[in-house]
Amino acid sequence: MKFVDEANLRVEAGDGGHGCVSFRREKYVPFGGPDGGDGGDGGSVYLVADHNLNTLYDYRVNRVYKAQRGGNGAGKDRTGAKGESRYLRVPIGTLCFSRETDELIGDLTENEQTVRVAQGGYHGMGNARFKSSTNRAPRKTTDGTPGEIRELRLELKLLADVGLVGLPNAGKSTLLAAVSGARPRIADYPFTTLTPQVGVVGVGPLRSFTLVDLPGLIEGAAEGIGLGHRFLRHIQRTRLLFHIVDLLDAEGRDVIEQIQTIEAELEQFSPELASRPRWIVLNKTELVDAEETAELCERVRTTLDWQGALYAVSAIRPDSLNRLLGDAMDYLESEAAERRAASDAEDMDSDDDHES
Ligand SMILES: Nc1nc2c(ncn2[C@@H]2O[C@H](COP(=O)(O)OP(=O)(O)OP(=O)(O)O)[C@@H](O)[C@H]2O)c(=O)[nH]1
Repeated sequence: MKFVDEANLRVEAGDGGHGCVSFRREKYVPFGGPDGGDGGDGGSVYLVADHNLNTLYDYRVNRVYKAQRGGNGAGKDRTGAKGESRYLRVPIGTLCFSRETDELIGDLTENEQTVRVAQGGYHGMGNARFKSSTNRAPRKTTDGTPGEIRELRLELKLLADVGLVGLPNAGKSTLLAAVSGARPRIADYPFTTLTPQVGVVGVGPLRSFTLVDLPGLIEGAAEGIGLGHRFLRHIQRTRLLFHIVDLLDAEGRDVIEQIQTIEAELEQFSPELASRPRWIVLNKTELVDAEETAELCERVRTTLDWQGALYAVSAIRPDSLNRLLGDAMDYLESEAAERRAASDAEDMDSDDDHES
């Protein structure tokens, strides 16, 4: 199905059902009391995150989603039926905004997380409710309130632990396919990846992380040239980037020049993204001898003053990827532990504030 990462839609919750005017009619009881029942509540509209989805395509096709109205009350104290709510399933990583105010209504980051986006109307009351010692035959009822109607914008920002960036043809799809169950299209011409792909990388028993591959970035991508810029948002929520570099670029670009191109694109798109932890991964090492690879690594370190992590791999030789993946897993686990410790410390600080 087509990858769609933005959609506008309208959601309409159901109105509440009205209260009913009715009086008891029984044989031999001339003045039966009021027995008009309440209406039912209107159904609400919810978004539900679903890990089996990866596109907002459906919301481009269908743009209006309504929940059911509550039933009206009836005689003999019968309450109207509740309107059925509507549950709209969206991929994990979907953000929901109001189109009227731009307010963020929900950020669905976990499977089955549910956010109400339009509240159903409240039921009206039947005349049986208004009986009192002074008025034994009230004709008063109330109407149900209208269901909420909202114009929404959905934006999908895929959630993955690690993002792959690099020039077209660097070998990102090959790497993703080699380490995960994802089956991206691979070919030796640029831009075979047209949409982001997410794969799960298993590192030993019970340890795994997710990896997202974007279409290749080219110079000017951050300004809207080529395809890459449209997809940069999908690495905004990753925790670590692998910058994949082709050792033997088909266009004859030097490794340093290739790295600088991507670094400049990231910086221009978002300084925040450019400051994200980033590991340089030189790919296709089996095409050159070990000495040449070592020399290239040295040049990256000295020419670019690169202090960060640097790997040399061959995406078509899975064994060569083990160290990279193991290190990434360790990094993600310790970063998560640090984050937990920091947020625990913050919680304790705020508890102290309460006590003082
Ligand atoms: N020899 C060799 N070829 C590789 C290696 N990794 C990828 N390739 C080849 O390089 C070409 C491009 O690989 P892809 O994985 O499609 O590159 P990509 O970075 O995903 O490219 P885009 O989809 O354009 O972003 C393909 O012909 C791959 O077979 C490698 O480690 N060694």
